[in-house]
Amino acid sequence: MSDNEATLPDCQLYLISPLDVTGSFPERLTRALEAAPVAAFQLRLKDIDQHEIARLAEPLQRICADRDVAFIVNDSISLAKRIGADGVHLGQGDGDPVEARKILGRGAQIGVTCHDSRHLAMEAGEAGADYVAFGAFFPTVTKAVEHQAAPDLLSWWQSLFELPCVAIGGITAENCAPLVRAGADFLAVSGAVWRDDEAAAVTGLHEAIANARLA
Ligand SMILES: Cc1ncc(COP(=O)(O)OP(=O)(O)O)c(N)n1
Ligand SMILES: Cc1ncsc1CCOP(=O)(O)O
Ligand SMILES: [Mg+2]
Repeated sequence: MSDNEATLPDCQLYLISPLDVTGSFPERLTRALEAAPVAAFQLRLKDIDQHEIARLAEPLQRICADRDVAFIVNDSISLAKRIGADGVHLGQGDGDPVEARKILGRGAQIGVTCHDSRHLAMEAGEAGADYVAFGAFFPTVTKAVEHQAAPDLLSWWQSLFELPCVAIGGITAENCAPLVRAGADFLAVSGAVWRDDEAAAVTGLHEAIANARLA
């Protein structure tokens, strides 16, 4: 193990779904999860009613459970509760982490979007979040973003707090090294995985993380 590797936290992959998970998506998810270790998968659908999301979630949740991958629902505490998800990801307008804890229980993974804000992250930590998410680190077409984060935010967080931090926004195998070296516990990735061959992308990200930790 190199000196860098010894001081850096483990850095794991957190996949975010595309907005369309119909058709062959379950097979694509299976390929992605079998290509290299993935810690978590977030179902991120927009403008679809809850019954339909619950229906779409079912096969994906099973694929994740069979592979010990945490299944996280985006935006909705009630949907996470309804389908028995492993957790929920809450943006600043999506609900209160304290309320989420009451409803989902102690074992649930609750994540909170903190943009580029140290204040929001400390507030999320105090509210009992299981991870804080910073971003966007790079340009992205997946979401219209108003906040840009820099790697020193991750190193600052890592130097002060035990709570895991997630980096998100335009992350690829080519650009992830500074985030890994700054101490991201998780890299949350969508476009770079689903825009082409998902298995090759997951393998590439996994290798890039390992190489960054060695450098
Ligand atoms: C891991 C992770 N981090 C940030 C986000 C963004 O959440 P939010 O700000 O609520 O935006 P939407 O994803 O809901 O458009 C996320 N989903 N996951
Ligand atoms: C949901 C979200 N929140 C901040 S950036 C982002 C998009 C992440 O997707 P990608 O990896 O395609 O940039
Ligand atoms: Mg949201």
